[in-house]
Formats: sequence, C-alpha cells, structure tokens
Amino acid sequence: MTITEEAPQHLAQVGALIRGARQHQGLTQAQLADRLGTSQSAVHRIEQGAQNISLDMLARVSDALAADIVTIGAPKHAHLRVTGGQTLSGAIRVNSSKNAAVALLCASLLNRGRTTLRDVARIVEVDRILTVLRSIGVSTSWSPNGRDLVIVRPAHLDLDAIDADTARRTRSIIMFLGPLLGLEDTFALPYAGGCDLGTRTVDPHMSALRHFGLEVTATSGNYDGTVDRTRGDITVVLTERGDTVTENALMAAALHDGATTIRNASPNYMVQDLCFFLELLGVRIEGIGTTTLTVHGVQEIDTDVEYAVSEDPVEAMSLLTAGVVTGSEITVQRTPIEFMEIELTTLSEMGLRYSLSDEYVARNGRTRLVDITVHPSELVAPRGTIHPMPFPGLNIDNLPFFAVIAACATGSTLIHDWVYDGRAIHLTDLTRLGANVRLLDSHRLDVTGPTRWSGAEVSCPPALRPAVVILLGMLAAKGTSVLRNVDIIARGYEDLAARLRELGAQIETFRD
Ligand SMILES: CC(=O)N[C@H]1[C@@H](OP(=O)(O)OP(=O)(O)OC[C@H]2O[C@@H](n3ccc(=O)[nH]c3=O)[C@H](O)[C@@H]2O)O[C@H](CO)[C@@H](O)[C@@H]1O
Ligand SMILES: C=C(OP(=O)(O)O)C(=O)O
Repeated sequence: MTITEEAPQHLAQVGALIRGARQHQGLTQAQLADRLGTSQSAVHRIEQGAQNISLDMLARVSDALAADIVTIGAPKHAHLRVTGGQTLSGAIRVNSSKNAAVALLCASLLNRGRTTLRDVARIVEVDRILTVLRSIGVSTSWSPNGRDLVIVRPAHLDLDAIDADTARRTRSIIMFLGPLLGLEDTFALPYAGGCDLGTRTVDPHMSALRHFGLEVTATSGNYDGTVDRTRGDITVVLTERGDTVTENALMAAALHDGATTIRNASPNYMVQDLCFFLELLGVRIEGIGTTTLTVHGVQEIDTDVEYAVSEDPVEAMSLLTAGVVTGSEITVQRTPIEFMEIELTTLSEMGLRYSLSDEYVARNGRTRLVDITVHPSELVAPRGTIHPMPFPGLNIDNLPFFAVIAACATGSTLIHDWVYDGRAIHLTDLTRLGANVRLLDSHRLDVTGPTRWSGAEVSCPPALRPAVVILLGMLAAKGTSVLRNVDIIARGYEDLAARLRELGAQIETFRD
C-alpha cells in the first residue's frame, strides 16, 4: 500500500494488509506477537483495525514480516549490487517449479475437497494466482512452516469479484479456462499478461477447448466464455505442443463426460506434475510422459488430496550456470534429471566436467532426482546451433542460460530461439558486461568468447530468465556491478540472491 499526502489513513485497511502479510509468511498471531515483543491480543486488535498503530510499530511489523506494509510516496524498487569474480562453493537445493505450481493451483479449482500442495515455492507468480483465487472466494492458507498450501474451493465461485488487475499480470490465468468450463456455463476472464517476450498466442487454447463446448469472444480486456458442454469420447489434436495448452485440455478433460484423447500433447515436467495430481483426484490418465494422453473424465471431484510439487529444471539450470560461469565447483541438489539430459549433454560437448549422484525419487514419488556437481572446466563453443525443442528437447526456458555460458567458451556459438520473438534481444545486455553478443535477427544470437568480463550497471530486463542471466554474468565479472529493478526475478525464484550468497556470492540488495 502506498500512502500519498492526501490519502486517508485507514486502520482496517492497514490491519488487513498486516493480516495478509502474516498469513503469507505462514505465521500465527502469537508468533508475530512474539517477534514484535507484544501480546497476541494486540496483534489481533491491529489486524481488526481496532487499535491505533504508530509509525514505529508499522516499521517493526514490516521488519518482522520482511514485507513493506506501508511505503510513503512512490513504491521502492529493489536493486542488486554484485561483487563478481568470486569462486563459489558448496551445495544448493533446487526448489519446486513455478510452472507446475501455477498449473496445480488452477487445477485445485476442479476439487470440492481440500487440496494440499506441499513444497510450493514462495514466488510472486504463485502469489498472483493465489490473489486471484482468493478474489473469487477460494480459501487459501499457508501452513505454519510456510511451505505447504491448503486450498478449498467454495460451492459457488464469485467470478464477478475477480481481481482483474492481478489476473492481467500473469499469463497463467489462461489456465482458469479448462477448470471453469467444467464448472460454469458463462464466465468472463481477464486477458492473460506476463513477461515481455513478444506476442504469445492464445488461439491453440481456444481451439482445444472448443472440443469441450467452450466458445470465447474477446471483449474489451476480457475473454467472455459460454459453455455448451459436449458428451462422449472425443479426440483433441493440439496445433502446438504447448505446455499450458496441454494442461488446459487436461483440466477440461478431467470433468468431461467421456474419454478424451489429447494428441500432440506436451510431455514436459509441469504437465507430468499435473497428470500425477489429477490421478490423485481420481482421474485416470494413460500415456503420461508421452505425446498422446487419454483422460477418463469424472462427473465430480470431491476429495481431500495432498501432492508435493516437483523440482524445477529451470532453477536447476540457473544454479548450475552460476557454478559454470564462475569456474566453481558446486553441487546442485535435487535436479530432476529427466528434464536436464539434453542440456547436460550439450554442456558436456562444450567441455563441462560434472558428476552425478545416484538417482533418488522426489517427494511426489514419481520424478527422478540427482545431485549434480559441476567442476571448473575449459569450455569451447559447440559445433552445432543451440536451439530449444518441446520436451524431450532442450527446454526453451533453459536456452537463455546458454548465452552466458557460451560467452565463457572459446569460439562462436549460434543460439537460435525460434520460440519467442522478444526474448533473445534481452540477452544482448550481456555486452554491457564485456561479452561479445550479436543479435543476428530477433530469434538468433551469435556469442563469441571467451569474455573478459567487467562490472557494469545494467537495468534489469523485463523478462524473467534474461534477468537472471544478466545477474549470473555479473557473478562472473570482476569488480562491482549493479542490476537495477530486479523485482521481476521474484516472479520465478525464491530468495535467489540470498541463496547464491550461501554459495559465497557477494550480492547485496538495496532500495532507492
Ligand atoms: C506457466 C508455464 O508453464 N509456462 C511455460 C509454458 O508457457 P505456455 O504454454 O503459455 O507457452 P506458449 O503457449 O506461449 O508457447 C511459447 C511459444 O512457443 C510457440 N510454440 C509452442 C509450442 C509449439 O509446438 N509450437 C510453437 O510455435 C507458441 O506459439 C508461443 O509463441 O511453456 C513455455 C514454452 O515451453 C515456457 O517458456 C513457459 O515457461
Ligand atoms: C516464460 C516463462 O514463463 P511464463 O509462461 O510464466 O511467462 C518462464 O518461466 O521463463
């Protein structure tokens, strides 16, 4: 909340903000009171708006909850000051994935029972979907340890009350379509937004969901959906092997009266997580991990279920890159190996030395994990182009990390991002740190290394992965760098700077 001079101070509103921030941290009133050195009843009164709260107390609450409850004037952005060129060491654990978490949150709408999602990463993208879910009446609460989420859908969703501003800040809101078409006859959903990666079509979603009877017209700012539900066995052929479109079709199929065969389905990690979760909800799915899925829909889902979100291959790639570009030996624990094999093989061909632990099973009981130790290595440019493909190819979200790795390798590397119109351009910010990165066209980069890195001040790109790539370049660059306006990193990474610090990185967060 921002207070300008004219704005009235509103105790109840401040109280509600404090309650929200406390619940977000997974704290009870008693635990917050403990941190503040006050009583639980005082915290209760503050949250009710029934007690005058001094500026001093507000500052203490902000500290205790690690959140700015109230700021005066314009909002403050976070920046990072990096002293690069340090060798990192130690081990770091991969968190659960953003992309599975958002799909599972949307899928929780299918369930009338209690959904418990374990090990959910504390990231802004999750918060955005939670805010939207709460706005339509879904109850969501974090466990006291702040890692698990309990979600309960009401009998009737209040879709008119949807928080449209928050919804429009994420593309994942598009995944409300699949569950909603099984629950509502008409609804309006705000347009999907997200990072600046160029145009991303929603047409494949609309044509897939039409098979289930959904018709969507785009009005000013909204998708207006009307549903004339179909019955019986259907086959949906996806025009693109996209992740979220496959997830939308899966969620629509879960409540479809009949069997749905989805062809050209994405078998990617987040889709597999969603399939495992739907199975726990009683939906039978054949072909998990392949491009043909057959889903046996059920009439109603009303079950108390627990599912542990699996580990994020993109975070694994990000952390591994930190070790590679700083020439360090670090261990990236809990890497979902099935989704990193092409990346590791490509890196091996570039001369990276690494070792793998024995495999073990993730908490979801399905995903195979390993610990990867990277060793300092002399890198050379690969012979062929580095390009992404739908799984089991090289993950498009892992591609940007190859730009900073290629800058450390001897020779020229061609990186071809055929997927996004506007992601490669953000990677040219590496030139600010001394890298030789040439944009051949909006999809292709030529990177020539090795780089004599030097520290610089750079404005954070408005796209998640490129932002982290620039940060990793700064870790490689001797001297001081500043990355300005890094808020976007929290969309997909929990406490990234703090976790890199634990490996020995010198990164300091500061605000204007
Ligand atoms: C929440 C989530 O899970 N997000 C992921 C998901 O987004 P999502 O599933 O929304 O990805 P999009 O549908 O936007 O696909 C990305 C781009 O690839 C194009 N395309 C995709 C598949 C295909 O077979 N042909 C094709 O041309 C699309 O037209 C689009 O321009 O998948 C993307 C691509 O893996 C990832 O970057 C995102 O992190
Ligand atoms: C592009 C990404 O995700 P989203 O689909 O959430 O924009 C990403 O994770 O890099």
